[in-house]
Amino acid sequence: MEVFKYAGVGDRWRQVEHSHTGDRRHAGSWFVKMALASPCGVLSDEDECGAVFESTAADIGALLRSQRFVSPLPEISVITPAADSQTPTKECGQVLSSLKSDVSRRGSADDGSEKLKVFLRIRPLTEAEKERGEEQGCVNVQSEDSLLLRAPKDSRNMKSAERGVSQSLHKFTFTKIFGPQTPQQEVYDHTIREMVRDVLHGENRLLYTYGVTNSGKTYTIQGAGGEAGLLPRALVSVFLKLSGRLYSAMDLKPVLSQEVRKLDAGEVRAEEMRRDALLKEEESTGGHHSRLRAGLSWDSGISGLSATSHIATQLEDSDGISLETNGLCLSGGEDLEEGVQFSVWVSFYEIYNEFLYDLLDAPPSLQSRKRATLRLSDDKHGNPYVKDLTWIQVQSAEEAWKVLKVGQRNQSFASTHLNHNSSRRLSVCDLAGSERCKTQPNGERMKEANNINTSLLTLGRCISALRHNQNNKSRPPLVVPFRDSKLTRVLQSFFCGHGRSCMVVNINSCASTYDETLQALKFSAIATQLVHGPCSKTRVAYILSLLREEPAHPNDTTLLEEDEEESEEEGDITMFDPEALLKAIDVLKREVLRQRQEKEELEAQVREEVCTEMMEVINRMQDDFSETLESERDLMEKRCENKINNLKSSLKKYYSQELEERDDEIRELTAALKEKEDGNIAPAPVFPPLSDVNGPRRSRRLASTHKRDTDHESVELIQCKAELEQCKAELDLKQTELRLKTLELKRFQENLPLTGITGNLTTTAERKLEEGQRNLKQLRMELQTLGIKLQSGERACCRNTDGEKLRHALSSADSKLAKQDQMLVELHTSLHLVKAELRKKDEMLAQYQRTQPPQPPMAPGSCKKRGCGVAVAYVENQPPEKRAFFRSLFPSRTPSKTPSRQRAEVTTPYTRVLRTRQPSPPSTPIQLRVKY
Ligand SMILES: Nc1ncnc2c1ncn2[C@@H]1O[C@H](COP(=O)(O)OP(=O)(O)OP(=O)(O)O)[C@@H](O)[C@H]1O
Repeated sequence: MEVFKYAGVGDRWRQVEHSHTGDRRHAGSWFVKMALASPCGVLSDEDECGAVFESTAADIGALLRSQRFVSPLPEISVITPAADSQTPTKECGQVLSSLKSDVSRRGSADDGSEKLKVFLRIRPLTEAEKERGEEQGCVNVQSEDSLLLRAPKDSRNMKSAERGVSQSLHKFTFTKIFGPQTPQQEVYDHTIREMVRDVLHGENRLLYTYGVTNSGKTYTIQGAGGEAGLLPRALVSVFLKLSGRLYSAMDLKPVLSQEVRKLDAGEVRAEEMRRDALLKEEESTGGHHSRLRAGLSWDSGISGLSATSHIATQLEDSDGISLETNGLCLSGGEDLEEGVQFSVWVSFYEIYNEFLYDLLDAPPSLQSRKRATLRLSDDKHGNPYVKDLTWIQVQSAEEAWKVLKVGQRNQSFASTHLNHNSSRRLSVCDLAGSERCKTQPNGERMKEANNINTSLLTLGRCISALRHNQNNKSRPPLVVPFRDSKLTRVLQSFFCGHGRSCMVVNINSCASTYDETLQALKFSAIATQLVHGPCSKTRVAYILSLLREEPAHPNDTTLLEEDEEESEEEGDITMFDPEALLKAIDVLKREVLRQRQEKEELEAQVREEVCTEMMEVINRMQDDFSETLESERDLMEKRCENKINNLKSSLKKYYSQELEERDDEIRELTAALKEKEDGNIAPAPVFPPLSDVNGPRRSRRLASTHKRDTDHESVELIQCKAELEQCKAELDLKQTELRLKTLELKRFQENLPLTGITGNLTTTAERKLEEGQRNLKQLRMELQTLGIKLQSGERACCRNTDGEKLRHALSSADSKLAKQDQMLVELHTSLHLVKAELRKKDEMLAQYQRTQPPQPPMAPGSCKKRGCGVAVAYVENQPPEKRAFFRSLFPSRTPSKTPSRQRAEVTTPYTRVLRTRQPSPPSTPIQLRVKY
């Protein structure tokens, strides 16, 4: 049996208060645990199956949710707006009736799991509280399991309800509600009585109280004013039940979480000394107040006497707790396992500011030595236990109570472990009241209050997480934050299938603490939704179940038959002979293999499912990605097209504007130039007025800039014009010269036969051609120079002169020159051919002259005729275009000349050529400023 007190601020505060009034009482959190041990010292089959008191309440939250009332926390305890605003009573009645039916329906699940029991106890108001006007009807019991809270007018809840943030009416449903006048015995009967029985049958049970400070938690657990609470009643009940079954030796001690160790003689002696010292201490200090009064008989466990139906045992202590044992007799020990004895050990510890203190190992002087703290450890199964905790074996309820009193005197509260061979446990936890931090007078109290609230909050979070995991089994489970506080770690095993728990919610009906009470009830409403997990089977029970499930192995038949009589809970491993155990081992091995195979298959299946799902996800992602890519591409294309179009239109606009401007400029400049030329005066150029907003921008700009250079540019323009004229004249001259030369060449060709001396003629013609070529070359160079000058002149004139026209003229002159050049080359080639022909003819002539007798000299006419014939023949031998070429070379002016004159000229062709080679007029350097 284990009892601990979760110390709170309220305890200390009330201790001070009570010391003034002389009514010193304790409040806080108690945790009682029981363990049973068999005398053989071997673990029984139930050593892993603890006994826990669990609180269970009606599932109001789930019910409200099922009726689609609101969500999260409010849905648990807050009445819906509709119910609140319209006809509260009627609505509430409907809610209640549905809640009731649901509660009764859901009290125990089909799968054997049981809902957490949550009881509510309302303490009566004191006279002082009534005088203060605390009774405002805010707590209304509507039936034995439903409660209606009405927010008093000064409460925060009412204020927020007035703002429309929350509701002012709240309805809760519990497993059972104990009103202010409910006696302790009735509370005991409905709460812990069954639990004590379960503990003695090998279960773990936990009972804990929860509520605001000064709500009656300690009163419920411990009792006061002669009314024994649940704990002393449970103690008496246990010992009544175990009468005649107590194991008097002290050599079996609880260790770790649920184990039992056999002590040697020395250790037993030490344990005895410790217990004697504690009991002596209790007797020397307050023991005279704590006495046991037995009417007929009281089975202390030592005498081995059984309790009878006439027991009238009374336990009184300094708090005036008086315990009538009449209603505590469970039913005798017949239903307990035959031949099993029980050893009861108690321990008592306190959790204070997140530290654990052993209250049965108090320092000699509380003032002189700091109390040692205890550590929480886990056993190999992961169950937490308080390491190095003091355990005291007790043989009676009186001894147990004395031990608890010693612990209480060690300032706070404690826990008592009753150890049995099988380590079944009953735990009673008296939690500290939830505190309002702002009411705490100093820093130390504030720290305590914070720690208490943190622990209770963690408890709430654990319960919430457990509820979530139970309600959402398909989803990944939430981590239950048991390790976030010492309190929840201690309680952990009771929430994890190693037992059951029961919660008693204590409230008072004071209006001043209404808001805190509401919070406590909301918290309890979460707890009501918890379902106990199936109890974990004991090792032996598990083995037995396996053996029963093995019909395929005939060898196990004997074992199965043997076990048929035994229940799982009652199975004891020592009952089997070695042969049966070996068989069991074989069965277990097969079971291990089977489970391993099952798990492997499951893993493979899970992997396959995961792979399929992943592939689906990947495919979906791929499709999505392709779609996105496609749309992105379209978008980009559209954007690019738009950009290009924009660019095009802006370029078009820009260049058209630019062209317009230039045209305007040219027009303006031309007009200005013309004006200058006409007037030969240099007035200011006529630009459009600056004020003319319709005029081109560039013109306005130019007007402003050109105004400054007007005179200078006028001079330049005149010069430029003169130079251009000169260039034109020069070009004409050159062209004339070229024409003359061409003509001379023609004449020369025509006169060739007349010379009679072909060798000299060709040589002369060749020389003349070369000379003509040189002249043309020089002419071209001069023209090029002229063009360059013209270009620079145009540039200098800022494109405002007739440079364009000049350039065109020059380029056409260039092309003409190039054509003439080409013609000369062709002429040169023709001359070479003529020369070759003439040489041939000369040779033939010479040969003919050698063979023929000498003839009289030929008349000039005949000579001319022959020469003409040669010339014609030559022309006829040329390709058709060449004939055209020659026609162009010999212009039609020649026929106008008389043959005699031609002849006269032709007779001196060389001199004519020389005459035409007049030195070309020196090309004076021209300063042109042409701007392109
Ligand atoms: N059902 C009841 N009948 C009569 N008196 C009661 C009852 N419940 C509580 N009281 C009295 O109310 C006072 C406060 O109760 P108690 O000390 O148990 O509160 P608590 O919840 O334990 O406070 P804390 O959280 O501070 O420990 C005590 O004087 C107690 O005797």
